[in-house]
Amino acid sequence: MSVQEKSAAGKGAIAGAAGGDTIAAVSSGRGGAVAVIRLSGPAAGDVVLALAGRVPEPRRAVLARLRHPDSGEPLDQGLVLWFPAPRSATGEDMAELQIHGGRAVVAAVLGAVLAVPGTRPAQAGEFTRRAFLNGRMDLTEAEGLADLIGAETQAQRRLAFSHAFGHLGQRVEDWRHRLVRAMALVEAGIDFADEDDVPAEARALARPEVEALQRELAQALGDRRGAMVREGALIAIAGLPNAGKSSLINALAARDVAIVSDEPGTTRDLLEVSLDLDGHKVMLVDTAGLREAEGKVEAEGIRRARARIAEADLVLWVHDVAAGPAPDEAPEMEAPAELWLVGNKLDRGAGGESVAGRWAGRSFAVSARSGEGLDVLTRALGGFVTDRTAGGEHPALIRERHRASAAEASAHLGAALAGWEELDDALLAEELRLAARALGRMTGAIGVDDLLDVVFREFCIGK
Ligand SMILES: Nc1nc2c(ncn2[C@@H]2O[C@H](COP(=O)(O)OP(=O)(O)OP(=O)(O)O)[C@@H](O)[C@H]2O)c(=O)[nH]1
Ligand SMILES: [K+]
Ligand SMILES: [Mg+2]
Repeated sequence: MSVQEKSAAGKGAIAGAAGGDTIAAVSSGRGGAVAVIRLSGPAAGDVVLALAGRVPEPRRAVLARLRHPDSGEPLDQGLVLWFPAPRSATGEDMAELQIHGGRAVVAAVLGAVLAVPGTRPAQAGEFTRRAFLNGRMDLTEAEGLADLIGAETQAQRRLAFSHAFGHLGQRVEDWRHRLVRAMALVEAGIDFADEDDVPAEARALARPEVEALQRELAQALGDRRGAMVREGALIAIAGLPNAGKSSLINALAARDVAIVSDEPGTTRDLLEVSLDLDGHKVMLVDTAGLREAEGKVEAEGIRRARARIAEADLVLWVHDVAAGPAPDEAPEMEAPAELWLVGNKLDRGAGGESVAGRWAGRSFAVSARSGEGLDVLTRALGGFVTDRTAGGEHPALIRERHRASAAEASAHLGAALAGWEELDDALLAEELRLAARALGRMTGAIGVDDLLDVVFREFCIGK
C-alpha cells in the first residue's frame, strides 16, 4: 500500500506551511475506558501501516490489531481511522487510533507510534496551530475552540460554539472586505490624479461605507456581553464592617471561602469566587468593610476594595438590618454600574421594613446565617446576568485581543473621517489600510506570527 508522502497544505494557507514532522499525542482525557491517539503529518500513514499492517479507506473506522513495529508484539486491538490530506482537521495527513484507555496500553501504543521515524510528541495546541497555518480555520475560530473546550457554563459553551465555528471571523472578514473596497475607491483617485473629478467622486462614494463601518465598530466595542459571558459578570459585595459580607459570599458559594468573625475589619484582601448562576458564570468578590481604616493593612484592603467595586458590573451593598435603617445612599462609593441593597441578618428580628427611595425595586432581605431570602437573591442575580448577556446578535468581540484590534481599526477610521476633505489620497488610503490591517490581525489573515504562541499556548496537548 502506498502512502501519500507529501504534507499537502490546504488551499489558502496563510502564514506558511507547518513543520514537516509528524506529531502524535493522546487526545482523550485521563482515565477513560477508551483513549484516542491522534497523529498529524506526512508520516501518519506510515505509522498506521507500521502498527496496523494496512492503511484503511479514508474516514472509515476499521478494527485492527496494533503491533510494535520493531518487535511485532501485539499491543492492543482498536479502531483505526485514516484522514488523508487535505480533508482533515489539520489539513495534513492524519490518523486516529482508538485504543483501550489503560495507562500501560496507552504508553505502549504511543511508544510504538513514536518509534516510527519522523514522528515526535505534539506540543500543546499544535494540532490546532497546524490547522490554522494550513488555512483550515482562522485565529478567532481557534480561540473559540479553546474556549469551547474550557467552557464551564452553558452560556460560555454557546458563545464559544458560535465563535469556534466562524461567527466572529465572518463578521470581521466582512468588515475588512468592505474597508478594502472603500480603500480601492480612494486609491482610484491616486491613479486618476490628472482627471479632476474622478478623485472627488471616488472619495465621495467611499465615505458612507467608512462611516457605516465606524458605527458598527463603535457598537461592537460598546457591547460588553462577550466579555461578561467569557470572564463572568463581576459582582462585588461591599458594605460597612461586620455587615456580613463574608458570611454572604460563603452562603452564596455554599462553601467556607471567607473568614467570618465578629471582629470588624476581618476581611482585608479581595477574595473572588466563581459561580455558575443559571448557566452563567459570575465572579463574586468579597471586600474589606468600608470605614476609616485603623492601620496600614486595613487601609490597603479598603483601597483594593474601592478599586474592585469601581470595576464591578453589580455591587451588592450589604447592610446589617439589626444596626438600624438602611442608608439612603451607599456611602463612600464612586457611582457603581449597578447597585443593590442586601439587608442582612433578617434572623435578628428587624428588617423587612419598607425600603423606599433609591433602593426601590433593588433591595433584598436575607439572612446569611439561616439562608432565608437567599433563593430570591440568587434568582435575581441570575436574572441580572441573563438580561445583560442575552438578546440580539451574538457579540462580535469577545477577548481583549479582539477589542484592542477593533479599537485600533476604529482609531484609524476616525482619523480618516476627520481628515476626509483635507488629507491627500495617499494619506487617506494609508489610514484605511492601517484599519484593515488591524482587522486582519483579528482573524489572523495578516501578520500574526507574534501572536501564535500566545493563542495556542492555551490549548492542552492533543488539541
Ligand atoms: N445573626 C446573624 N449574624 C450574622 C449574619 N451574617 C453574619 N453574621 C455575623 O456577623 C458578624 C460579621 O460577619 P462577617 O461575615 O465577618 O462580616 P463582614 O461584613 O465580612 O465583616 P468585615 O470583613 O470585618 O468587614 C459575624 O459574627 C457573623 O457571624 C446573619 O445573617 N445573622
Ligand atoms: K467581621
Ligand atoms: Mg469580611
